[in-house]
Amino acid sequence: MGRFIQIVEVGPRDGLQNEKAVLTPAVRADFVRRLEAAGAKRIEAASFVHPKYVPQMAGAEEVMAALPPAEGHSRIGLVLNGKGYDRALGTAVDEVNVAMSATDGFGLKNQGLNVDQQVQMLADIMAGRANAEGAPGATPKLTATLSCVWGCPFDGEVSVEQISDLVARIAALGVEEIALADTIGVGDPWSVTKKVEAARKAAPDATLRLHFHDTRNTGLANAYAGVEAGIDILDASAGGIGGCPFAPGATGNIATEDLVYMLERAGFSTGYDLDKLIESARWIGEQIDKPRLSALSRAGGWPK
Ligand SMILES: CC(C)(COP(=O)([O-])OP(=O)([O-])OC[C@H]1O[C@@H](n2cnc3c(N)ncnc32)[C@H](O)[C@@H]1OP(=O)([O-])[O-])[C@@H](O)C(=O)NCCC(=O)NCCSC(=O)C[C@@](C)(O)CC(=O)[O-]
Repeated sequence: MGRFIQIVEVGPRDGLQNEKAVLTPAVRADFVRRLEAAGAKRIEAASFVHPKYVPQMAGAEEVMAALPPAEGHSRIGLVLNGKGYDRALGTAVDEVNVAMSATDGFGLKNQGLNVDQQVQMLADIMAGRANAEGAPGATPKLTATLSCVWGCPFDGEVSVEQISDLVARIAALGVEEIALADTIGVGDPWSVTKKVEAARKAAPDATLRLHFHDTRNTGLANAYAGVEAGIDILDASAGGIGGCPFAPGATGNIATEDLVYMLERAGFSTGYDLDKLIESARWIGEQIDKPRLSALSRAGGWPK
């Protein structure tokens, strides 16, 4: 078996948060179960944000209640502030993912916090976890995702130094896994290599994960560069759906099925069943009235 690349499925969260169609918690939980049947082991299942800002993610607690804990499966809740973190802890989430921004511009638009305020928010969460350590269920795994690593829709270019500095600050708070996100899909494979190397130097003990939006058709090439740079964990979204309502012009994530196809064809292993995954991607496309979104949903897998 080739090198294992873990794919964190973000379709039920990033995928659906920017869609016109607002799906019920029951349908979103069904999507999670279908993806798990296709091989997904880590899934961003819910987002504990304010339903006034993102109605597509309303009822995060109901999504989680419809997903009883399952051995070998990790359901992730996205949080953007302390209140979201507390809400997530009230459910059966296996992990929380704290969203942060590399820039003040996006941070303020997305969560009402500039970079320093976000670091303080994360520090408060980490301090609360340290106090709760040992209490059952009080400290699910915590990761952080840093948005706008390759550019910001409000502040423009983001330098390698900005990323090194922030990654070091996040890691110093004790976060063990940090995702670097290309929120608006402006990265290129060479800058992926540079920023991954810089982040690794800044936080040598942290695990790095990558999250690419495919707005300018560089998503899979960026994923390739990440894997070549030694990254073993990538986010992706079934059907390539996704985008952030607070990042103008951002489109979907790289499609999980396109990524699985590319990796498995090259000899890596991902743990997914490609046919079932394509089926799930086509299914979610029908739910949001956008059938056959990704290249693989249109072409099918390996010709039979
Ligand atoms: C972050 C907040 C909630 C701050 O929202 P806020 O309005 O600044 O919060 P506040 O602290 O001023 O509180 C105002 C009211 O909201 C309530 N409140 C406060 N927090 C919560 C909460 N968590 N859930 C439910 N209610 C909440 C709070 O209790 C209060 O209620 P009141 O006292 O007036 O009745 C808001 O700005 C928000 O919901 N933003 C949504 C942003 C979002 O979902 N963005 C997309 C996800 S991030 C992303 O897509 C990027 C990523 C991760 O994919 C990676 C990438 O590609 O870059």
